[in-house]
Amino acid sequence: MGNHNSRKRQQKRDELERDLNILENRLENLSRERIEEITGLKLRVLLEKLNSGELKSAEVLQAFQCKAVEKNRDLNFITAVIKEAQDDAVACDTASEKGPLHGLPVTIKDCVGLKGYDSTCGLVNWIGKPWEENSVLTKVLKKQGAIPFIKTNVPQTMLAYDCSNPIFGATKNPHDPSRSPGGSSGGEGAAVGSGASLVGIGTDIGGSVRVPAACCGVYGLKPTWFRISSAGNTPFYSGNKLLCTCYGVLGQDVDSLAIMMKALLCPYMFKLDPYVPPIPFQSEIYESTKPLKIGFYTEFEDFITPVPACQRAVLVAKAVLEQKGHKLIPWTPPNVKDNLFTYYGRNILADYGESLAVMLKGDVIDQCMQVFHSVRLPYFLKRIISFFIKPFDCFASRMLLAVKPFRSIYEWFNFNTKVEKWKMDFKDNWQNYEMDAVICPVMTAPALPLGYPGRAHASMAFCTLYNVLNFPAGVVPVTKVTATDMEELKNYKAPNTWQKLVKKGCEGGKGLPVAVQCVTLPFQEELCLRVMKELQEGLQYAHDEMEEY
Ligand SMILES: CCCCCCCC/C=C\CCCCCCCC(=O)NCC(=O)O
Repeated sequence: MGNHNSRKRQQKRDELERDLNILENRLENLSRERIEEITGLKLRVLLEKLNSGELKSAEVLQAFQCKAVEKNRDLNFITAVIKEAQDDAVACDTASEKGPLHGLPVTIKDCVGLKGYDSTCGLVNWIGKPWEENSVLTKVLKKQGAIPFIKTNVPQTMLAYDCSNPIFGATKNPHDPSRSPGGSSGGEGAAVGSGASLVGIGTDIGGSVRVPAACCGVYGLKPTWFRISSAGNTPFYSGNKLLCTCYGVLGQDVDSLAIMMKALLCPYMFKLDPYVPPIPFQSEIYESTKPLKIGFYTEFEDFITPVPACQRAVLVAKAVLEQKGHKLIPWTPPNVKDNLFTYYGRNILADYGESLAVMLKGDVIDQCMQVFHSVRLPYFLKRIISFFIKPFDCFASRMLLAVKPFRSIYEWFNFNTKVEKWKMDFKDNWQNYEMDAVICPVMTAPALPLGYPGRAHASMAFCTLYNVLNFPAGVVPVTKVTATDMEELKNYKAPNTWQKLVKKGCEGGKGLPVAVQCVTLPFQEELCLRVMKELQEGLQYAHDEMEEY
């Protein structure tokens, strides 16, 4: 089995190496200036130029391919070169009909179903099983004129916040290659964050769009479940109907996310997947100017506290939004400490990790899957370990018990009922404050060193909350870690193992991007994007100043 696995891995790596070399040899005649000129355009401007014919799709594609090949050498985010992109671009240049994404090169996460290509999700077991048909999302992207040109890397099984696997290795962060780009859409984060792509498709069941967006200093949107179709893609935990993965977008600005959402939410998608609510993009909400009431918080009190830079980012965002004329109020999300461990941990691994075990059977297990070993321990053993570690690390003791097996479907039904009640109580509390949106941290820390995120799950609790609740949430890069943040980090209290790890991981992090999360009620993606857009606009000056770091 071992030899067979390493042969398959090597073959897959050789195949990618060969495709990258072929691509590189074909791309010789575009000048450096031309590549930078094209790839440096804002997505909206690029689309205008493609639409007017000022730029040809074939040349635009070449520019992004060049940049991707070049950046990939250091960052390792490509899992497949999409060969037909070239023909698609040429076809685009002669097409009589032009879609809203006419000629736009896009990157897609490894799990997106693309005819003729594997979605290995970092599993050796899944090598050599090419998709027989394009997924709904791929079909819609193509129909709207987009040109998927590379597939991007993920952590093994995608149930992790790092981005490494035994087939393609580790993807690195474009701001500091010794750090993780975050996961699981880490390949997308690195591609968009390095300028190799203007926009890409990711997925998120526990932060997988938002964590990489924040780590890589780009924008990201995790919509409400099934606002974008997931049909025909890798059936990622699709058996769990209480916590679902969402297809979302990462991009270099908020406008790019809005353009993508508008293009995807079209009658063609609603026809191919009638289970998607047929709600087109509400431009009037995205463009509205009515002053809003926005809640904010910088931590989960007595539970999870971000490092100073991440708390400061929320306060920077608050000040910017106030300047824009909005009313900001402090708000405490209700009953998080009591419920999040169970309602997320027990929920995401409701099968006690059996799906993971099946996926990983006989496979080489990556270091980012460390948590997998502890979640599958017999529960009585977990209770004993939890009891003994409690005096030293109360948090770890509780976390160990978060994933608990269901003894019957009856018990699982009751659990679902409790989660549904919590969701409605949470929503009631939000509405009692008459809030339109909320801003809060994305994680407890900026990008951590490679290998760390697999041991710091609690760091992502600010994201996972909105997966359980199924609220849309976006990420806006707001600031960078300053010398003062680093000084204040010395006073950051780290009473447990994972916080100690996070504190250590922050060392040497001056200049890393720090983002905030913007959240709205379900199916209010347009309002979420509006808040994100205003934040981005208000921060423009601050971003210019940041160039100094
Ligand atoms: C305070 C809350 C912490 C609860 C911790 C529970 C125990 C953790 C057990 C398992 C880890 C699950 C990791 C989930 C990573 C999800 C990343 C993601 O969104 N992937 C899905 C996707 O790509 O669609």
